[in-house]
Amino acid sequence: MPSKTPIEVKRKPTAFASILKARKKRKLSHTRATTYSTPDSLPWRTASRPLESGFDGDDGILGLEEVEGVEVVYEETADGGRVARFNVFNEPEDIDEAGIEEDATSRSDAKLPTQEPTPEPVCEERPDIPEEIVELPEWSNVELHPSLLRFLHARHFVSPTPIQAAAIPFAISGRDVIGVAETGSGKTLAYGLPILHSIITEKLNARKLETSRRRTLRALVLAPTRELALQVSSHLSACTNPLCDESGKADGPSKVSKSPPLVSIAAIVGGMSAQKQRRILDRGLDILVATPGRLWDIIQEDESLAQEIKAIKFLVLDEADRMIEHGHFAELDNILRLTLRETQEDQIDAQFNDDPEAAAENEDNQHGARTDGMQTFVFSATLSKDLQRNLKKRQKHFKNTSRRKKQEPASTLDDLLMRLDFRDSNPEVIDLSPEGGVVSTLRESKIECLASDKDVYLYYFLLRYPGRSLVFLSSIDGIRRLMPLLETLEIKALALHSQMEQRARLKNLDRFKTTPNAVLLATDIAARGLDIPAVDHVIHFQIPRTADTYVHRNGRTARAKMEGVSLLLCAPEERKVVRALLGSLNRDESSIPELTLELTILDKLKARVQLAKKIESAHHKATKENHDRKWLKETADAMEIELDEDMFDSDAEDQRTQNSKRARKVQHAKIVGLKSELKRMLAQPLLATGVSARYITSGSRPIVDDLLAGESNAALVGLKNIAAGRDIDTTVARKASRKGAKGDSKRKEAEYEEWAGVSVD
Ligand SMILES: Nc1ncnc2c1ncn2[C@@H]1O[C@H](COP(=O)(O)OP(=O)(O)OP(=O)(O)O)[C@@H](O)[C@H]1O
Repeated sequence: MPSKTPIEVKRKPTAFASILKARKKRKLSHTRATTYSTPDSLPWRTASRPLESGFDGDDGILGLEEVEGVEVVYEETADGGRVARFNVFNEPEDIDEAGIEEDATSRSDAKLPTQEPTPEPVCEERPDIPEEIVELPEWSNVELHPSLLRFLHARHFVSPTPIQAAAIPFAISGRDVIGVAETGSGKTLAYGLPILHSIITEKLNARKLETSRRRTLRALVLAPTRELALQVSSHLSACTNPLCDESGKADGPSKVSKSPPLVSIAAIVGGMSAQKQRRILDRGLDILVATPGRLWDIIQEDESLAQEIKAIKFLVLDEADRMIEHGHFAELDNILRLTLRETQEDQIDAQFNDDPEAAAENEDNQHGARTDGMQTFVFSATLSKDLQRNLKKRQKHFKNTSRRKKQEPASTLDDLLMRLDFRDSNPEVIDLSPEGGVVSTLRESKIECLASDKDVYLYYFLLRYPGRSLVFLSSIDGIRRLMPLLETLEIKALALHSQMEQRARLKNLDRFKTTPNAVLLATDIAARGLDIPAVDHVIHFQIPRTADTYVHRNGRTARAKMEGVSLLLCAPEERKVVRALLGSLNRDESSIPELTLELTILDKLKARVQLAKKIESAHHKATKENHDRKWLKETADAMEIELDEDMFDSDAEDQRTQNSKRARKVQHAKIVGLKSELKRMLAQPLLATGVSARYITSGSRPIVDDLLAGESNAALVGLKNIAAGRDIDTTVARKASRKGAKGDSKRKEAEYEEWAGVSVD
């Protein structure tokens, strides 16, 4: 258990000070307090916080909690030690009587261990529920609660995106929806708005009847990665507080409502305190966004959560196709089993089991009708057509609950989704995915190069096209190699991969979002769903393993109709895979045009990269030797192993130490020399062909005009600062059919022989 004391708690100091003042005034005695022996048993409750995602400014904290009116008393123990006891003054009416203005956050819906939970606030008390109806004519076909319309208005979402326009009416009318639409097309709100609409409407209508004081879980959203789950949670939270932007920041001072949210949403993900997450769950939520692994861990120890999930009204699988990768399959399967229910439809099905024709007829009659309360939404940018067709015509045997429950665990995505307990006999399948998986505002490009040259081309691209660049690698080792290399070349890059601590992951993501021209080196944990504003470039440094990953990686740029560029660095040995993955998108290699390169500059960059690599390998060697030496010593000490005789011979030991010191000095001097050489090199301007180093007005490429107009590239003299998209010659790209691919691949085979590469041995 963490050694948490009230002093460490992030809370409003004024509230505590007020309570102390009130306590003094009323002379409350300690006998009116409840005593707790551990900090964890204190009545923690959610604090009004600027942020729920942990992306921004809160160091990755999932949610802030506070505790009020706590006095720490130290008691002497028999053995002369001290233990802390916590006295909690739990008589809010006393404080009210004392004339202290009640902090709205203190009227939390927290389930206090010693108190009956307090009722949820009614809407009249809430300043963030709009009274005026905003005008959003483009949304008029979609029935949404005014508070949600106000959010859309505040965010300037003047019209629904196509998937929202298509999916929301079905979802609001109670249908199950399978939504497939391009990356960055607003799928989160396509399922989020109907859920929020339903919860808000239900709460406001039923508030007088509401007797239960603890929130009941209404919706469960499952997402494949922690970052995505946190993002979805903060995106949905922002909808219920239109005065906040998505990062949770207020749009002006003191505009954030201090009252508890009408809809309480939280993310439960791995890598963060499970204890804290359990506390959040204990208090009760309306919407739970979770990754399957952590959620299943908690469910196993928490039967009441399992029961709550059995009774949810909405189940969402966001990026379902990714969730089965990375070993989450079993957990997902287990969680989904909790949502299987004996429905009226099942009962009717069971009656028709012996008569398939009658069963089919019954199904037709039930078109679109739900027979119990849960709606299921499955959304992704990539769900195969086959799967969509199968989902629509699920086989009969999947629909019988008793048999489903006995089934072996699912083994494929199709299998898993086929088991989903759509209550709707005919879920609405909406497929708006673009042909070939390419978003209209995305410009794809490629560079065919030797694997050993990829560093140089990446370096070239980053210098040539400043902007926010997300570089995808398939391996963490690749990131670990590339990070210091880029740093040596004075390009500051950030990393994101699964072996990093969650806090560091969120921090880097946040820095990437807020720093102009930032470079993020990421594995495919960043490929899905992440909505990072204004990513200009996606670079596939290592090729994606599947077509879906290619589509989702590309989807981190060109979102919400913004422009974006993707670059595929393809080595000869990777072409087969690229061909196959494009083939599965019904495209061929020639559909991705080549990026036009400034070859003269490339040669100069090659020299820099080589030198940086030398420095890195010298560094690596020195660090490794150091590490090995330390390790040997520490291990021997720890294991109480007696090392070789001459290890104890002090003369020999001295000699060895002298030698290795000398070797280290030599190595260090070498590194210093190489570094200063690189520094000189980096200081030299990189001139494009035709640029005169002496006279900016002469040469075959005078650069004065560009300089005056502020249009020249800062790193590459003589080149304009243009968007990468302008160097992609789309006229040579053909969206060729598979037929055309054959002739084209022959041509490419011939070209293959000519690839000289740029590497220098
Ligand atoms: N109606 C709208 N008008 C304008 N922007 C919108 C609208 N709805 C959502 N957005 C914005 O579009 C961006 C992309 O939305 P979202 O992350 O939901 O996309 P997605 O389809 O889920 O993408 P992916 O497939 O990559 O997960 C977000 O920044 C979101 O705020």
